[in-house]
Amino acid sequence: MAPMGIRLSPLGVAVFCLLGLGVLYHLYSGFLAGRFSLFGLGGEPGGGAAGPGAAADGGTVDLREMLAVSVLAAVSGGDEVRRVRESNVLHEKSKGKTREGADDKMTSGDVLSNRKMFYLLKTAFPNVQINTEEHVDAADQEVILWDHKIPEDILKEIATPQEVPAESVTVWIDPLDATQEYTEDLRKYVTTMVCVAVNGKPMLGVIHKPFSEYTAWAMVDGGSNVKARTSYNEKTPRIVVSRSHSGMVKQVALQTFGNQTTIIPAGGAGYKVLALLDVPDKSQEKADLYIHVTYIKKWDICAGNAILKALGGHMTTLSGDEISYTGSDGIEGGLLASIGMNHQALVGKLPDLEKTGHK
Ligand SMILES: Nc1ncnc2c1ncn2[C@@H]1O[C@H](COP(=O)(O)O)[C@@H](OP(=O)(O)O)[C@H]1O
Ligand SMILES: [Mg+2]
Repeated sequence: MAPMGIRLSPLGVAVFCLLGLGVLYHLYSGFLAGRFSLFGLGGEPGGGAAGPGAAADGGTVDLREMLAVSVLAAVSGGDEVRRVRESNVLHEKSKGKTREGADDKMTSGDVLSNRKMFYLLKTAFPNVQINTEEHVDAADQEVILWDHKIPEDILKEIATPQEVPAESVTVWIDPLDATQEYTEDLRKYVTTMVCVAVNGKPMLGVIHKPFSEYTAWAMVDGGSNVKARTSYNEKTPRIVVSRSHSGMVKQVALQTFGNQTTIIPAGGAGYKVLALLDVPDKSQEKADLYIHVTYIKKWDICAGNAILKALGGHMTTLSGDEISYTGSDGIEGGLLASIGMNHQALVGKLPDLEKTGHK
């Protein structure tokens, strides 16, 4: 018997409890669905090494299909980059400072390209880890479907599917390389890039130039649509270096290769890798080596590393160490990129930056 003479019927209590549970379920199911859909799109949205990674039971992915989608993503991102530049409304901002005190810039071109590239890849390959340079706004999701067509030039070079476990894959997206130069309207330096690493090793890379609509791609042990030049000057190389994050690179280059060496300052890590290759684009300068001495991020260099490796070249730290494209998003040891040369001999010539204070 309840107080004040009110009798509680067991049936009434059961109905009341069921109703309460129903209300709770309704409230929480929406919340949980939201959380799970976010996980499906690569976990925590946002720049940097985003998300909890691929599910352990994510099955396999075909690298040839990943290459097709990567090319599509780089071209679609590039369309955004071009559209924003041509509108002249860049909404330029600083994300902060680099370690050396330069502005780390971002524009609408970076953000819109990032969104296109991320969602194209994430929708096609929901189980792989994707790291993008810019923040992805989860409230502004976009489902961009891939039509499952592999372009003829890829099919011609890579005859069979190349399956790997989804959990072994890390994708790196640079939605706009050479943002500094983009803001200065130096269009030739600008690229969009996608890289796919397997167990940390760069396997396929795409570098796209949106303003000349040129795209280079390559897959290690697969094929490519670009090749090395026939010869390189190893003795007095033309060296392409950063124009806006140079550090002491000129001193290092001249000290190593002598005063006869030509230094070519240029924007963008993608542009500088293309400078080492046989690229038909008229706006592209040519160089024999690419050296960088300051800190740099993996989305800036992974695609170039994969392409050079696929063509028999090398990209390592200045001490000759291979770069692993998992985990942290930056590398400390500088960069040396070469093709058609004895890379280890070049490493041997370079000074130890820690000792000489050239870092
Ligand atoms: N010291 C540094 N710290 C952070 N990012 C750097 C850097 N040096 C180069 N980068 C980034 O690497 C890319 C190529 O640099 P550079 O043109 O100077 O050679 C640029 O990428 P984004 O334009 O994608 O930001 C640039 O911001
Ligand atoms: Mg960028």
